[in-house]
Amino acid sequence: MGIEVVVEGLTKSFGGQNIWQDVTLTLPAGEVSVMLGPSGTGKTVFLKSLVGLLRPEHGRVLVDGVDMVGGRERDVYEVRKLFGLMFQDGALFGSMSLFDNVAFPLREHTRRKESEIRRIVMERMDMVGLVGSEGKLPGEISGGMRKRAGLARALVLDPQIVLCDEPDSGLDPVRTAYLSQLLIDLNAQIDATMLIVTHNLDIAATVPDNMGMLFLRRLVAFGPREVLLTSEEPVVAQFLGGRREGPIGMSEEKDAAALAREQDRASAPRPDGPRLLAPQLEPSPGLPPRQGALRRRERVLGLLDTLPGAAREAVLRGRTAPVRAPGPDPSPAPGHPPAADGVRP
Ligand SMILES: Nc1ncnc2c1ncn2[C@@H]1O[C@H](COP(=O)(O)OP(=O)(O)OP(=O)(O)O)[C@@H](O)[C@H]1O
Repeated sequence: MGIEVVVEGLTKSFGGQNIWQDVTLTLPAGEVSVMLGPSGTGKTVFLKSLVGLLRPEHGRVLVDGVDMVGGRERDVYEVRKLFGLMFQDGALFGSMSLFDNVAFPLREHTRRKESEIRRIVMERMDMVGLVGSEGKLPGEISGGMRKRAGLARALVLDPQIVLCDEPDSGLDPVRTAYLSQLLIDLNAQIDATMLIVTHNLDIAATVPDNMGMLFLRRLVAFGPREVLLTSEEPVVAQFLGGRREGPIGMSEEKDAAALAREQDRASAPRPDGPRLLAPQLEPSPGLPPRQGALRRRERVLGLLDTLPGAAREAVLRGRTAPVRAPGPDPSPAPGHPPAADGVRP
């Protein structure tokens, strides 16, 4: 089972530039979380801080009893092996075959025999649907295949925590829909704690158990998906609605005059009406139920009294109207509609 990641009061700056401050959240064990935020708000910096590749100046990141910020280098190095990292471009070595790319962490960090390495690599290639392409070079395959190869490589060391940085960047909507399903399927199979950084609203609406958002140097929100998806917080609602109206401007924050002009127009009816929750994806047929989703159900029911009214209703309703924002159907499994809450009965 994945392990939880506890972030407490994290603050990171580069020189005089503060990226974010006092970020506190917990990634629950084995659950899938998404971090949203406009470009440049420090999402990648956050991922790198979790794994100890960047060291924030304040706060702690506790993983398996080790503080990835202030812990001893040796301990941080050991705990880093619990992580699987998938970077935006797949970060593959261009001169190596997909097989060698995926095998790389095993050859680098373990003393396994080649026969064993082959078995593990082919298993992971199978999980991401790349069997048959293992001899190809990264330059010979599509962007979507490179992403999946990057994901296979992130999985070879049996990670308990998987961090994915914009796994959808550069993918068309159909490939993104397949990727969403793949992320849920992987979670069902390996029960790892997952954090996905994305701008993609379909992924945000259908994949995670929990969502967070960074904006203007702070964590605006983090919690169960129902909380953010029903949030009236202007920044969250604007971002999830994909609208120009709201506090987020082209270069991060709108000036006061622009906001005031918008508020004058605010009496006009909103084009998108009330927001309803899209159903969360469930694992493809034949896969086990997600243990993280089962644990989450208990956890969120325990939190019910602390949730805002709309989120509480959404949790209790469980099955909300299957209304989605315009876009492709994210479920690639024909004839197999997803459960509303991602949890099998
Ligand atoms: N090593 C570094 N040294 C100095 N500044 C950095 C470094 N890494 C990131 N930054 C700065 O931190 C800020 C946040 O960058 P980051 O890549 O985390 O944003 P992001 O939210 O992931 O953006 P996007 O959604 O566009 O990928 C940027 O202003 C960037 O220039």
